[in-house]
Amino acid sequence: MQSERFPQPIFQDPELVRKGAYINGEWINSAPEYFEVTNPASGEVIAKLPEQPVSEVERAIDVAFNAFKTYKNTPPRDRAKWLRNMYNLMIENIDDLAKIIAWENGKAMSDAIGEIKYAASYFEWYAEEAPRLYGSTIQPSNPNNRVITLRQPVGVCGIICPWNFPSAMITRKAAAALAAGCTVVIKPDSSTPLSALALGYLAEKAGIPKGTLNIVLSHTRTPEFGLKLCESPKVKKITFTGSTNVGKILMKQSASTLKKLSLELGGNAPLIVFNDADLDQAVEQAIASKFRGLGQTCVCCNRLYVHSSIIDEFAQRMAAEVKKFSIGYGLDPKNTHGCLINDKAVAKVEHHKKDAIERGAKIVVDGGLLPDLGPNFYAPVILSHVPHDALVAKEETFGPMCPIFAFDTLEEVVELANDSEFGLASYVFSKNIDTVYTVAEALESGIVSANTGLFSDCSIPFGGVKESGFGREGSLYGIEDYTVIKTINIGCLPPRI
Ligand SMILES: NC(=O)c1ccc[n+]([C@@H]2O[C@H](COP(=O)([O-])OP(=O)(O)OC[C@H]3O[C@@H](n4cnc5c(N)ncnc54)[C@H](O)[C@@H]3O)[C@@H](O)[C@H]2O)c1
Ligand SMILES: O=CCCC(=O)O
Repeated sequence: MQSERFPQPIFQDPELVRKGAYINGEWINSAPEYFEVTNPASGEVIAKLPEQPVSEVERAIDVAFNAFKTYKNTPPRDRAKWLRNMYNLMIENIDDLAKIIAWENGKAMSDAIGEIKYAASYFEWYAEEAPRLYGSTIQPSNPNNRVITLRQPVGVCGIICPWNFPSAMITRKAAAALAAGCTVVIKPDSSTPLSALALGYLAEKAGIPKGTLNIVLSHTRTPEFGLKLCESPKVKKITFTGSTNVGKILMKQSASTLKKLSLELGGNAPLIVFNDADLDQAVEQAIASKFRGLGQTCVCCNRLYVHSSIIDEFAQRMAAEVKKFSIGYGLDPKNTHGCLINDKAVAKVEHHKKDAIERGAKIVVDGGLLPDLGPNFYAPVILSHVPHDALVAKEETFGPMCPIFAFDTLEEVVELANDSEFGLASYVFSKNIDTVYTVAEALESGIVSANTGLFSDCSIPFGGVKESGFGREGSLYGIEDYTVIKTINIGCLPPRI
């Protein structure tokens, strides 16, 4: 199960590596069939987990439904305590949890440690928000009536997550849901389920009541699991992070029960550099945005628009920076960047690279496959003067290709940036506040980041517009998505004295 080049991690607490689903506080390690989890760096099998039948999702939904009857009435201070315990436990086990991510996802340890801090911060944040769910009082037209509103937990939530942040995409949803008083059924990605299961193990230790947080497992039956979660009348909300295509399927499937939905979908983030930007800063931040997780984040800049007067210098400086990368096994802490998740991810980068070059893009750094390291290792590609009809202008690459397009005017670049069906994140670099503000207002995206390539934080509202989805995670707004407003009207009161 391990090789010398890709050694298995050594854990301080090996119990964190679970080998089963987690339903009603019990671990289900056996099933008629199993699926394999592989290390993307080596292709070696690192775990065999139960390929659960759909009946187990039904059971998990029933368990969460019953648990909701009592969990919804738990004092918010108790929920805050359990969430705070989760935060503390994640930080206590940060090295082990990060190793699990690097092992199953392939990202570098520095990124994995960053992810665990980020993932844990949602528990800390929502521990603080749990006691702060406020309603309102309203003056109705009828003077004999009084109206108050309550924010109540929506009910059982189905949580479906991708592989690129195997811990943080779960905690961003689960922490808010649990804080509001909802119970959850989590379906992690089958490439990276070990991080989710480690959270189940910590939830037990944190004292989160049985049946409140459940994790189901499947590789081949994922669409059936999704269908069951969407169609079950006992599930009141689906919260999904992943591609726009799958988001649309889940939305259609949820129509029969009119479920509340949060969809955090694909992006195609533009990053705009004006000629009055601080170039050192713009390069440093563009590198941080583009190559975080080797380009596999939904907010990585995918299209870089650089003013034509500085495009060549910018491209050369970007090239100098990527040459400093150390690409290799994620678990080796000396490496700054790991590998891509699988061969499909590699093929997509190759396809976008070939397409842009065939259409006339200039090669600045050729990059490409690194077969000596392993099948999914890929060195950064930098292309400049990319034509605006290249595929990458329309589609998310989700990998280490950095295409740089030239522009001349503010109006032109805003039009180019907005010419996309996606609208998750955008970036603007300029030292002129008028430019920054005008462009930030005009960009069609849920998040605009000015003069920095990294903005993710539990305190900010995270989410998109257009086909990047809807709903906001994190921040003061994130918990609202797991609640419904109830209006209580008290009528026929005697006249006021
Ligand atoms: N907006 C955000 O916050 C955000 C965050 C991370 C990733 N993403 C997006 O996710 C995509 C990359 O992730 P991916 O390739 O794994 O996306 P994906 O949509 O293929 O898969 C996401 C998850 O959905 C599951 N899934 C697939 N088909 C399903 C179905 N019919 N029913 C239920 N579940 C199903 C997958 O197994 C996976 O766990 C990119 O487009 C990226 O931009 C968005
Ligand atoms: O990949 C999407 C999530 C990235 C983030 O939360 O910063």
